[in-house]
Amino acid sequence: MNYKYNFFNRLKQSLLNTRKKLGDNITKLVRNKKVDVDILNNIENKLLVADISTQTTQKIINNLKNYINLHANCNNKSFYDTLRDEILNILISIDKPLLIEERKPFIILMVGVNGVGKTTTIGKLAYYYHLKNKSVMLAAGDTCRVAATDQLEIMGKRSGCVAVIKNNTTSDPASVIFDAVKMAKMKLADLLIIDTAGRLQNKIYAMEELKKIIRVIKKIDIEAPHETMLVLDANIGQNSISQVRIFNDAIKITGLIMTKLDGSAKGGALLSIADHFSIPIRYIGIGQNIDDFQPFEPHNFVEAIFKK
Ligand SMILES: Nc1nc2c(ncn2[C@@H]2O[C@H](COP(=O)(O)OP(=O)(O)OP(=O)(O)O)[C@@H](O)[C@H]2O)c(=O)[nH]1
Repeated sequence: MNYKYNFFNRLKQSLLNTRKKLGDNITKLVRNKKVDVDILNNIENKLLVADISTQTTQKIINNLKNYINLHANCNNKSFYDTLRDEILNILISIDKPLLIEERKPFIILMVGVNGVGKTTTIGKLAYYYHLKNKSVMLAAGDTCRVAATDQLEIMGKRSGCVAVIKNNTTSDPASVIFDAVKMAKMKLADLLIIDTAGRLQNKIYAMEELKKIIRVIKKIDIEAPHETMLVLDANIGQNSISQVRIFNDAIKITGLIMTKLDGSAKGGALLSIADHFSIPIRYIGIGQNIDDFQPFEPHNFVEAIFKK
């Protein structure tokens, strides 16, 4: 079996709706229309309709305008390649894979609002590193939702984790997390992934709680968390920009995961996030199964959406 081929084909299949809304519309337009200033208005509309922010759309259009000015009579193919490269370059700027070997235990604090797929993603992430022979521990830091700990335990079992640290006698997440960090250090785990509650509706309180959690982690390891990872749901499209801003302003996000790209037609929002923030997009979620998860790879992403 050709692993690389399968990997890409799964990605392509998952991005089908984004491809239809963003890639195919633009490809059709650029292949069939004369390259002139007029085509730029059409491209601009297609980008905006595909949930790409005004700022990012404007940046792409301005660069294409410069290209047309410098290359009068350019053909459709070279113009299309330029457009594709513009998009690719935005994504390459945030292409920084996560290296967990740098610390032991490497501590990832997972944050995000309710329902984005945080717990499922923790399971996927744990399984991904389990397959790489890493010992992974989880911390049940979402003490708000009664079922959250149970859900995390199920995920822990499914993903081959060595332990899920919980404490049913306290509702203080910082206390559970403090114990988990101590335990992960003692057991020499390679990776500790910490779940947290996501209640953006109670924004100030939620952010203060996350700040407290970080302070408590730092009592044990001043450099931790080594990654503060925000999970985003592709279905909310451009609204994820405000989620990134709120979390990043409060606790400085160091990595992003976009889930539910399968089925969503709003995968183009990832481009806006890459353009607005220079925060690496580490992984993407492309389904409900534990292995529906891939490191984010700009070349594959663009190739899955835009025909060559
Ligand atoms: N299609 C699809 N569904 C996903 C993906 N990731 C998560 N889900 C689904 O999204 C739903 C919510 O996932 P959870 O992991 O419970 O979300 P959560 O963010 O932990 O929710 P809270 O614990 O309430 O904060 C579940 O039905 C998951 O199966 C994905 O990449 N694709």
